[in-house]
Amino acid sequence: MSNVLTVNHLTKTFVKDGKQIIAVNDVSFTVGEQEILGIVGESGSGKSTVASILMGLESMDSGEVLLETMDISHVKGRVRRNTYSHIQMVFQDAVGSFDPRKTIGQSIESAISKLRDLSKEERSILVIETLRDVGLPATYIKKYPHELSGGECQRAALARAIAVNPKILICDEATSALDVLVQARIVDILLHLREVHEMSIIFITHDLPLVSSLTDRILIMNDGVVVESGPTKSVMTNPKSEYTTELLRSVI
Ligand SMILES: Nc1ncnc2c1ncn2[C@@H]1O[C@H](COP(=O)(O)OP(=O)(O)OP(=O)(O)O)[C@@H](O)[C@H]1O
Repeated sequence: MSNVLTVNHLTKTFVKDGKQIIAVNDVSFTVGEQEILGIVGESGSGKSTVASILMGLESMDSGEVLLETMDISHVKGRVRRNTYSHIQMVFQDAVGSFDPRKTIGQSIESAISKLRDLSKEERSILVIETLRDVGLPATYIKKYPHELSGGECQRAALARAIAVNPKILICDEATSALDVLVQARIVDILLHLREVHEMSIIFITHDLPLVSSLTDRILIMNDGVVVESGPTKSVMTNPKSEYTTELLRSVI
């Protein structure tokens, strides 16, 4: 399996109230084709900072990010924006990620028109297809974000992300605000999307039981450092680090 993403020795420091915080400390990992990687850790462990760097929303102090073989560590401007057709992200606050003045259909269409060279008709068809892929009926193109439930809105955000046909989808606490049944539905949708769109997924969460049902491999982070990584089953059943053992004990 070749790697879609390679992250080498990523480090990021912030200064907060005059104090230095090493949010991400020498983090390395890879994501293979159609692989689902879970990044797990408590609040403040550096998960979202890793995601922000991958999306180009934060700069890194040092390290390297390769998208397949392309080094995107320091690209900016138009070249960086072009990478959005390869890496997409969905956040916890799905409603807030939509423009409230646009319908769901308009928002998805606008994401497609920025990143794919398709005719208006092709875009319209794609909007309906992607909504169907996430289990929403075509009638939702006319709805506004506030008219959707939290779970439906997260599905619409997934539709918008996959409509640009990314190689990698980053889900940052994307299911954290949803109840358990809706979370399970989103997990099913992600597994379906991985197959249909041949995507790799980075699933960021503090919810250890949830990753076990979804991911192939996990990375456990604590205080900016990767304390353990490996196939999900072996990390869950035979953790090597004391921190992972504690984390597992806390959810039993
Ligand atoms: N823009 C920023 N300025 C200053 N400090 C920051 C900034 N962003 C993150 N941090 C700090 O970096 C550390 C890692 O934060 P990060 O948000 O990456 O953790 P996280 O694991 O994603 O947490 P959560 O699950 O709560 O989102 C924290 O101590 C946080 O306060």
